[in-house]
Amino acid sequence: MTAAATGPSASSGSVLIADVRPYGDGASVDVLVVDGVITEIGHDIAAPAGADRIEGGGAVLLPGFVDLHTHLREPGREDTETIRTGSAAAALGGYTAVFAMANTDPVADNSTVTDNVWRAGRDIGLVDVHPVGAVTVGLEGTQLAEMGMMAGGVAGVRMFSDDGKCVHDPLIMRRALEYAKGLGVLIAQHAEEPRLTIGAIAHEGPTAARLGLTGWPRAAEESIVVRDALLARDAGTRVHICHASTEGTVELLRWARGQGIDITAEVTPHHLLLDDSRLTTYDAVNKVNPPLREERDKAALRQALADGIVDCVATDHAPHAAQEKCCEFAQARPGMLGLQTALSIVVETMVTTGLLDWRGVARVMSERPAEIVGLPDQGRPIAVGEPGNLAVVDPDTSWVVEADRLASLSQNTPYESMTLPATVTATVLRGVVTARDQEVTR
Ligand SMILES: NC(=O)N[C@@H](CC(=O)O)C(=O)O
Ligand SMILES: [Zn+2]
Ligand SMILES: [Zn+2]
Repeated sequence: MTAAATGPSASSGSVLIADVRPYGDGASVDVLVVDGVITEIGHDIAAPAGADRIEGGGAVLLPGFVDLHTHLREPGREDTETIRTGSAAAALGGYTAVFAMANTDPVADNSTVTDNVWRAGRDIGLVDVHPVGAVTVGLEGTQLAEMGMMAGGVAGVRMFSDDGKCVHDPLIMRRALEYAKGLGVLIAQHAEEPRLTIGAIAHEGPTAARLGLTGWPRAAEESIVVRDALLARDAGTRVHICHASTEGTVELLRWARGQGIDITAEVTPHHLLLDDSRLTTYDAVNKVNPPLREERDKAALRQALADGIVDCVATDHAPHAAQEKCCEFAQARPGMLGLQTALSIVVETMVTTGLLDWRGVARVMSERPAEIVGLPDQGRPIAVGEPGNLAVVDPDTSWVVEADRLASLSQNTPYESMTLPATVTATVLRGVVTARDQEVTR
């Protein structure tokens, strides 16, 4: 196995996680991780000398979460997030692996950038940071980036995306899919037909019309989803859809799957919880791409996630500086924080509503994302012999979101002052405790 296949961080540790319920099922057990691997699950396990210890208190034990869509802003915008602060937010949110998007400055369109991001993540050691490579040079949509060089580098890049922008030229997208097939890597598409979103800042519908905001139609997303499904079909390869946001996208995914097309999709926590009724304040904290949609889109996305038509949850954690958010709605940057609130939003929208049980949460937050991108050591069963990448979740607590207490350098959370259910009380990466009681350990 390559270094990347076993995760960026070389270090592994030993920890006894006492009194937890794997997947929330049955009675409490103890789980022992030795040198990064689960060696024993049972009752009254004695911790070996030197092992760390976590008191679970009957909490739910899940495989560590995997985020296919994070913006860490380094290199280039270290005033808004760094690999260190973003890694801390990830660990505190229960994540053991994150995929850092390529829309940095400079763009991650070459192996110098992707390898540097990977090394920085490994040295920090709070979460496996997997850089996403750009599909096209400079995210400009005209010339394919050196995907092979990035895949072959120390980072072993396995996912490529121009996220922030759509690979809108169908011929470029077709070639990207063909190259990706040869390399065995994944293309993730930010589905937005740019001719349909010129000047668009809010979901096209009655709310935007009333507020005087230029609308972003559902068709801008859906036309690219269906086009790329057809391109993936013809290339005989897979395409992944970033931040699915409409009822129509759900229908198209269902149709494509029915045709045997290899297409996967993610949904963000904010598209599961929020809708465009939030825009009446004109507070740009609610501005995001794709925009917050309507009640029926939210309902369709929740059902699709429960049914597996939408595969997984991805945060699209998108930090922005105060001056980029506290300004006129049209001028503000799109995007919102997500890493530290994701689990709670999934509990609020999917678990308390009865749409998912804890096994389902493990599936959409950990197992499916790891499978989609082909990470061998994440999203694994909680069983002896498996890697000790784990999240401990207290389902019976609630907490109030306060932006200035989040680990991110930026504060653009739409959930400020909201009371959310469930807390991540500890996160374990290859047996090393990375977060405990809302603090990172390194
Ligand atoms: N989601 C957003 O609104 N913004 C993202 C880019 C993106 O995910 O499209 C960002 O980089 O800020
Ligand atoms: Zn995007
Ligand atoms: Zn994004």
